[in-house]
Amino acid sequence: MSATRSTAASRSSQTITDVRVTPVAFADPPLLNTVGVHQPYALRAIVQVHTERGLAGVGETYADTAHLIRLEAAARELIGLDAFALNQVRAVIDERVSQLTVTGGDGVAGMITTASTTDRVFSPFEVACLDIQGKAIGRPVSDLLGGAVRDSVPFSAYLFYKWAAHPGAVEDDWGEALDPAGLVRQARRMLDEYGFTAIKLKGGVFHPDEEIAAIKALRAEFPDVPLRLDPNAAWTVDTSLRVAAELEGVVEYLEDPTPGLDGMAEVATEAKMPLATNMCVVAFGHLKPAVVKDSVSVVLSDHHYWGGLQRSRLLGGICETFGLGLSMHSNSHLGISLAAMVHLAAATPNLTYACDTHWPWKTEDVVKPGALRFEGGAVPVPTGPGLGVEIDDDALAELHKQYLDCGIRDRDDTGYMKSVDPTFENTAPRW
Ligand SMILES: O=C([O-])[C@@H](O)[C@@H](O)[C@H](O)[C@@H](O)C(=O)[O-]
Ligand SMILES: [Mg+2]
Repeated sequence: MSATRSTAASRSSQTITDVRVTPVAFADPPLLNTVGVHQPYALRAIVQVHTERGLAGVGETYADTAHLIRLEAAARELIGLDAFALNQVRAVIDERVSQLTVTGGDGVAGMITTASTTDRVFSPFEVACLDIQGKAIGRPVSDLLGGAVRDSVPFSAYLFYKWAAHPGAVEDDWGEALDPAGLVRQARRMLDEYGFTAIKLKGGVFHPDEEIAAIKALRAEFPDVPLRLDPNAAWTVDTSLRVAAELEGVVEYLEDPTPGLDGMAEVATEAKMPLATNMCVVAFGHLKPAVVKDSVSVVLSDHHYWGGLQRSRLLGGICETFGLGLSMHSNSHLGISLAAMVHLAAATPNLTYACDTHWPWKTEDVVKPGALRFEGGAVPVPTGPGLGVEIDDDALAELHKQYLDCGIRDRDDTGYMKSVDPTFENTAPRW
């Protein structure tokens, strides 16, 4: 290890001198999904990497307890490495992570549980190092990924069934959405404010007939907007086939209707629309069986668990090779993640679907405003050096304090739902 580190130092490139991991909590509305409901705060970890030449790079990831332990352990190993030596950074993290016995901490409420731990831990450090590389050579991160093939990246309006307020709190300004009319209202506001040109509904919350009715109501209200429905594997194969028949010609894809590669393959044989996933293909090892079984035709990438931006481009190449479509997944996130998603999507030629984002649901951030904006449902790709976003130190300190004060240490949509409705059971498939 010491020999490797001195090699990096002797090239006098961007030697890492300090790495900070800061957990933050930001207000999140009561969004419903099949495993429960979002807690009043969503957790993220902000990674800041500094180099001896005075450059700083940022990354963002989940902040569940076990993940934080891994991030802290990885952070200590990076001192002395070169921010350009990403293969080495990943190898060091891989080795360190394999020594840890901590389990859990995937930050996705149990919905994506088998992604590679090394890839999840490496991701925010890779993004921060790419930010540094871009600043060092005066080029945007998209240029480090092969160059932007589009000037702006389209996103979809991400609709959720939701309560009017968290229990005991005042109604938030989105209000209640528990039926088709509520979702149409929500969609109308999102399209008006952001200009989105595609709509995704997070399903798996109510009986499938209610969600079919919601999609049909959206189709009637927005006849030309591509629609997607994602119940997070809440349905059996038979139910999925029934929904697929009802929504033939209505949705551009059906996302994770049922659990597992085999179940998805069964649905895929009869469903007329493409099946997409961010649940049964979440690591490189899942790609071969998915292709062999013909389980899905669209993979949702997500640099937070596919090992950063460069490995997500590798995923894009594999999808292209095997004729799979490529879309992009999201969890509750802040501006650093959005910037990373935009650079990645800009530099991924075959990412042809509008990406997911939870952006409209958040009211707080750690980055200075202005760098990222939506125009016609798309985010113009930052053209300055690095990611193009800057940390607001006061906001970071404030959201860190909120983390310390809020008491939430792990995302637990099911536990929170049970605290409101003790009869709630997180069963999959439910219908
Ligand atoms: O934020 C949520 O509740 C979503 O359900 C999220 O956790 C999922 O990971 C995701 O958006 C998905 O597409 O499955
Ligand atoms: Mg999904």
